[in-house]
Amino acid sequence: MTTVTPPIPTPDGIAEAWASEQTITCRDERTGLRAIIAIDDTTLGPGFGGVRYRAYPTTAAAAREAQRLAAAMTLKHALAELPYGGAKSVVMLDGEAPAPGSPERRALFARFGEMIARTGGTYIPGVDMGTLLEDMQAIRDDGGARAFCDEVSPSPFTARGVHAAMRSAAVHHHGEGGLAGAHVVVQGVGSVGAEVARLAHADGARVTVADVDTARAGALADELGGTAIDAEQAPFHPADVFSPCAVARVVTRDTIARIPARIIVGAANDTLDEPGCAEDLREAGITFVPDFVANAGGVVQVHGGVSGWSDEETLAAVDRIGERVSELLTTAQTQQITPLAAALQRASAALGREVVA
Ligand SMILES: NC(=O)c1ccc[n+]([C@@H]2O[C@H](COP(=O)([O-])OP(=O)(O)OC[C@H]3O[C@@H](n4cnc5c(N)ncnc54)[C@H](O)[C@@H]3O)[C@@H](O)[C@H]2O)c1
Repeated sequence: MTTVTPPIPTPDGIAEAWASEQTITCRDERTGLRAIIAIDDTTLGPGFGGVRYRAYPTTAAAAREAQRLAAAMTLKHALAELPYGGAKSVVMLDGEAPAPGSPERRALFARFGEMIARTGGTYIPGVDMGTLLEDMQAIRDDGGARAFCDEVSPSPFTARGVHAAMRSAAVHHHGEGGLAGAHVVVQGVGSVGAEVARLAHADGARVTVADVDTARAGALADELGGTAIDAEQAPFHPADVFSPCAVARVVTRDTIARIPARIIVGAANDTLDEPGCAEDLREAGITFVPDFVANAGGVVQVHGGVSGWSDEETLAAVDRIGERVSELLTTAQTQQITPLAAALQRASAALGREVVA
C-alpha cells in the first residue's frame, strides 16, 4: 500500500515555494543552526552571494529575504558581466551572536559549511551583514565548502563603481563637465559613502553629507569643506545628485515629489521601495541609476581576486560600470523607458528569459 504524507502545515510557511531555482533549509541541533540558502539562478555560473547573520521575526521573513537578495545578485552579476549566478543565504540569529573567535561561532559556521558543501559548489558564500572573514574561513576550512574569503575590503571598489556611475549620469545630464560644479548629497558616509563623497569632491562637486553618526558626518564635511545635514532630510535637500549609501528603500512613491535632485545613484541596495517608483521617477524627470548596476564594484573586485587579475585589470573592470551606465541611460532615453527597464532588458538577454523587477 502506498501512503502519501501531506506536507506539514507550519504557521509561518517556509518561502515562496518556486521563487528561486533552489531553496534549501538547514537545521542542526548540536550547534543550533537554522539557515536558508536561496540559489536564484545559475544560468551564468554558480550562485555567489553573501551570508547574512541576523534575527528574523519568522522563518518566512528569513526565507523571503534570502530569495529576494539572491534574485538581486542574479541581476548584479548579469549586468556586471560576471560568470556567476545569484544566490544568498541567511543564518537565523536567536539571541546574542557568539563572539568572534569563539568555538561556538566556529562550530556554527563549520556546520553550515558542511551543508553548503553538499551543493557541490553551486552556492559560493561570501561575507555579508553580520558575518566576518573568519566565518567564511570556518565554512571553507572546517566545512569543506568553496567560499570567497578575500582579505581585501570590497568597499573602496564599490565606491569607485558608484562614482563612475554618478559621473556618467552627470555627463548624460550636464554634458562633458560631468560632476564639476554639481551639488552632491551623500546619505550615509560609512566605508562606501565617505569614499563616494571624496571622489565626487575630487571631481569638482560641492558635497553635502548626512549620517545618523553626526560626528562622522561632521568630520567628513570639515575634510571636504562641505556641510553636514540631518540624515532623514538628505533626500529632500536641494541638490543635483542624491547618493543613498546607507539604508534600503529611501525612495517611496510618496516622497518622490519632494526630491529636488535630478539624479539618484548610490551604493545602498533596494533603494526603491517598490519597482513602480522607477516610472514615477522618470515622470518626475529624475534619472535613477539602478543600485544593482552602480554598486557592483565590490563583486567585480572579488571576482578579480579569485581570477588572479592585476590591479589595473580590476580597476578597469570596475570603471566599466560607468560605460555601462552611459549605455543604459542612452537606451532608456531612446526607448522612452526607465533605466531600470533598460537594465532588466539587458539581464533578460543575458539570462535568456524575461526578468521582471
Ligand atoms: N560595502 C560594500 O562593498 C557594499 C557593496 C554593495 C552594496 N553596499 C551597500 O551600501 C550601503 C553602505 O555600505 P557600507 O559598507 O558603507 O556600510 P557602513 O556600515 O560602513 O556605512 C553605513 C553608514 O550609514 C550610516 N547610516 C545608517 N543608517 C542611516 C540613516 N538612516 N541615515 C543616514 N545614515 C545612516 C551609518 O552610520 C554608517 O556611517 C549598504 O546599504 C550596503 O548594503 C555596500
